[in-house]
Amino acid sequence: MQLLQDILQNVSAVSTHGPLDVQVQSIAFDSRQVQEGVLFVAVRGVQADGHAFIQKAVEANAVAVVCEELPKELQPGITFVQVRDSGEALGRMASAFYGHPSTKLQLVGVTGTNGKTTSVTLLHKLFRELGYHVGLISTVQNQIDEEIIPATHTTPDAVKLNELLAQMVKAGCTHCFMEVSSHAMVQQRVAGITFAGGVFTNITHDHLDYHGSFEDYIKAKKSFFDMLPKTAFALVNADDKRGPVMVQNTKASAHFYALRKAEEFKARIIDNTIQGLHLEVDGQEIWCKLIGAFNAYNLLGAYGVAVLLGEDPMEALTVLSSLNSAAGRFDYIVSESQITGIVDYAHTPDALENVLNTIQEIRNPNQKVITLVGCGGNRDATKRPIMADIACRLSDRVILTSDNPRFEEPQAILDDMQKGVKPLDFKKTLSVLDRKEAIKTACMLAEPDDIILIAGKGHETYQEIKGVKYDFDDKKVLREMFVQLGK
Ligand SMILES: CC(=O)N[C@H]1[C@@H](OP(=O)(O)OP(=O)(O)OC[C@H]2O[C@@H](n3ccc(=O)[nH]c3=O)[C@H](O)[C@@H]2O)O[C@H](CO)[C@@H](O)[C@@H]1O[C@H](C)C(=O)N[C@@H](C)C(=O)N[C@H](CCC(=O)O)C(=O)O
Ligand SMILES: Nc1ncnc2c1ncn2[C@@H]1O[C@H](COP(=O)(O)OP(=O)(O)OP(=O)(O)O)[C@@H](O)[C@H]1O
Ligand SMILES: N[C@H](CCC[C@H](N)C(=O)O)C(=O)O
Ligand SMILES: [Mg+2]
Repeated sequence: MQLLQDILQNVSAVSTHGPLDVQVQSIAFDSRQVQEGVLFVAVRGVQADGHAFIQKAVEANAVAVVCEELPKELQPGITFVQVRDSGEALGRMASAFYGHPSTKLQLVGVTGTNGKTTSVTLLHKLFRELGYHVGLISTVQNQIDEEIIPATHTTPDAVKLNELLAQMVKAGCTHCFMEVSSHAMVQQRVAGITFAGGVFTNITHDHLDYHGSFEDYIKAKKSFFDMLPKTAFALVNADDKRGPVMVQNTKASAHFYALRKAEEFKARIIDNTIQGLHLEVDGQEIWCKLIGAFNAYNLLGAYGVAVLLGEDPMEALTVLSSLNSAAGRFDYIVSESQITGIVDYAHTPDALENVLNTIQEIRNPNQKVITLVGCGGNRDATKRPIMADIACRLSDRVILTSDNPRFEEPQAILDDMQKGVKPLDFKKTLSVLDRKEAIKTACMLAEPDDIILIAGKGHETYQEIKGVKYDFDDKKVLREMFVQLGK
C-alpha cells in the first residue's frame, strides 16, 4: 500500500482533481482487475482505448484514475489525475509503487531482433556461476536464481516488471538480465526503469505489422538507448549496419563488439562444427558448446557485458565456454539411424537463414536437409513468403506447416508462404497443415544421417489456435515419431 502522492513523485501531471493523500492498494491498467482501493490507469491500446473503461473502474470502486483525457463528469470521492502520456506515467508509477527496484540492482537490458533470449540466458547462467544472485526476464521464462516464474511476454508489462524486480531485490539479487522487445519500448513498459547497461544484438525484418515500417521499428529499438542514463553502458554490435544509429543520441557510454571489425570486444571464428564453436576472443582461444556463427555474437556480447560490469575477463570466458544454449535454440536429438533433428526458435527470415547457413556449414555433402517451417498468425504477414523462399534455397526438402495460427485461417497463412516458393522449388516443397503430421512426414522422408530442422517454435509447448493453447512440443513429437517410425 502506498500514498497516491508518493506514487506520483516522478510523474508530471497536467491536472489533478481530488485528494492525493489517499492509499492505493495496487495499480491496474485493465478495468477487469479493478477492485476497491485500486488505482486505474487508462491506456490507449491496439484493440481498445482504456479511457472507455474508466466508468467500469469507477463502478468497481477504484480509488483513483490516471488518464490522458478526463471524463466529462468527475465522480466525487475518486481522485482523477490527468497526464500527457498514460503509458509513461504507468511505468513511472509502477516503479515508485514497488520502491524503484531497478535502482537496487544492476539491470542490463538486451534488445534486437534476434539473440535476446540467448544473450540474457547466457548472462544469467554466467553470473550465477560467478557466484551472484541473479534475476532473468525472458521469452522462455523469468527466474530468480533457479526459481522459475512463467513468462507471458518477452518483456512484461510495467506493473508485472516492477513487481518481479522487487521480488528479485528482496531475494538478494545483485544483477538482472532482461529482454527489451520493441513492443515494450512503444508501449513504454520500461518507462521509469533505471538500467545499468543496454545491449543491441541486431535488427532485421520482423514485426512490421505492429511498427508499420522498418524505420519505425529501428526508432523503437533506438528509443531504448535514448533512455539510458549517463551512468550506463550501451554495448552495440558494430557488424550490424544499424549499430551506430542506436547510440547516436544516447547519454550512456558507447562500447562496440564485432567479428568483422577491430572493436573494443573482438572475436574470430576458428571453427564452427556440430560440437560447438572454436573462437578467439580478445586474443584468447576458447571452445564453446553453442553452435552456429550467430552464437559467436551472443557469446561475445555476453562477454562484453561481464567485462563492462567489472568481471575478470578470463574468468568470464572460462565460464562462457562451459554453457549450453537456452531451451529450443539449436536444440538437437539424434535418432537410432543417426538422423539429426534440430528444434530451433527461428521465426524471422534472418534467424531462419542463419540457422540454415549453420546447418549447411556443419553438414557433410551426403546429408539431406529437410526443413519444416510455419509462420505465426496475427503477426507480420510480409515475412511469410520470404521465409518459405529461404527454406527452399537452403534445404533439399521443405515442409510448410502451421505455427500458432491464432485467429487466422491456417490455410491462408500457408498460401501466403507458398507465394514465396519459386517454380523450380515446387518439387521439393510440401504443405502439411497439421504440425504433427508435418513432423511425421519429415521423419518419413528422412534417411539415415539426414538432418531435419523444425523451425519457429523452439521452447514453446503449445500450439495457439483461436485463443486456445493446445499442448504441443516439437521436440517431444519428433522423439515420438522417430520411435514410432523405427527411425
Ligand atoms: C500488440 C500488443 O503488444 N498488445 C499488448 C497490449 O494490448 P493492446 O494494446 O491490444 O490492449 P487493448 O486490448 O487495445 O486494450 C487497451 C487498454 O484497455 C484496457 N482494457 C481493455 C478491455 C477492458 O475490458 N478493460 C480495459 O481496461 C487494457 O487492459 C489496455 O490497457 O497491451 C497488453 C497489456 O500490456 C499486452 O498484453 C498486449 O500483448 C499482446 C497479448 C501480445 O500478444 N503482445 C505481443 C505481440 C508482444 O508484446 N510481443 C513482444 C515480443 C515480440 C518479439 O520481439 O518477438 C513481447 O514483449 O512479448
Ligand atoms: N545473434 C543472433 N543473430 C541472428 N540470429 C540469431 C542470433 N541469436 C539467435 N538467433 C536465431 O534466432 C532465434 C531466436 O533466438 P532468441 O530466442 O535468442 O532471440 P530473441 O531475440 O529472444 O527472439 P524473440 O524476439 O522471439 O524474443 C534462434 O533460435 C536462432 O535461430
Ligand atoms: N515473440 C514472438 C514469438 C513468435 C514465435 C512464433 N512461434 C509465432 O508464434 O509467431 C511473437 O510473439 O511474435
Ligand atoms: Mg526472446
